[in-house]
Amino acid sequence: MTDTQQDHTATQEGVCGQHGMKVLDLQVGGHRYGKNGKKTGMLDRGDGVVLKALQAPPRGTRELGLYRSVFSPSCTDTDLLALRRFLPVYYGTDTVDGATCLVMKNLAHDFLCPNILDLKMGQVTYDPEATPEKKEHEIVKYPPLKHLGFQITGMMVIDL
Ligand SMILES: Nc1ncnc2c1ncn2[C@@H]1O[C@H](COP(=O)(O)OP(=O)(O)OP(=O)(O)O)[C@@H](O)[C@H]1O
Ligand SMILES: O=P(O)(O)O[C@@H]1[C@H](O)[C@H](O)[C@@H](OP(=O)(O)O)[C@H](OP(=O)(O)O)[C@H]1O
Repeated sequence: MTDTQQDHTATQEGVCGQHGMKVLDLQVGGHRYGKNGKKTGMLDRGDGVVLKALQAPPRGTRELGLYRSVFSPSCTDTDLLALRRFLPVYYGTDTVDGATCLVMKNLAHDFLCPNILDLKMGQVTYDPEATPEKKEHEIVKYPPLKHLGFQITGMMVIDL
């Protein structure tokens, strides 16, 4: 996969022409593709691969930069190499409906009943350059974060 692939289309109903792209249904948190008309969030290619439509800069570009660095064949940074096994395998980028997407392994694909946790690590959940409104929005959402250092944003447990 390269960084310049053909343009696919997807809708919230799950249409994507010949590629069968759908909005990821097993998503427990984060940006939902198509919500409020926005093209950010997770798409399911249906073959064990998901696409994450990037957020606007700087957040999306920063995330893309991290995946590119960690999975670069020429990466020699020991910290990044150590991180590699904790991230979904990154295959490159693709374009869906004009939005740049990370292409990566669907971590739930090999499981019949996956239990999924979405956890934010750290004492703040906003960027240094976030607006005062964004900072306030995030702080009031879960004040104990400042002391706990983590926040559960969503989870799914299947009780068999
Ligand atoms: N590689 C993956 N395989 C399977 N599911 C995934 C994968 N990446 C993300 N998800 C699902 O999508 C959700 C959102 O992912 P993620 O937290 O990366 O998105 P986000 O929109 O950046 O969220 P936030 O803005 O809260 O950080 C996760 O909670 C998980 O359910
Ligand atoms: O769960 P909610 O209440 O919908 O709140 C959203 C959630 O906290 C997302 O994680 C966050 O994205 P980031 O983690 O990328 O900041 C998003 O910020 P945004 O609206 O600024 O994108 C919030 O709106």
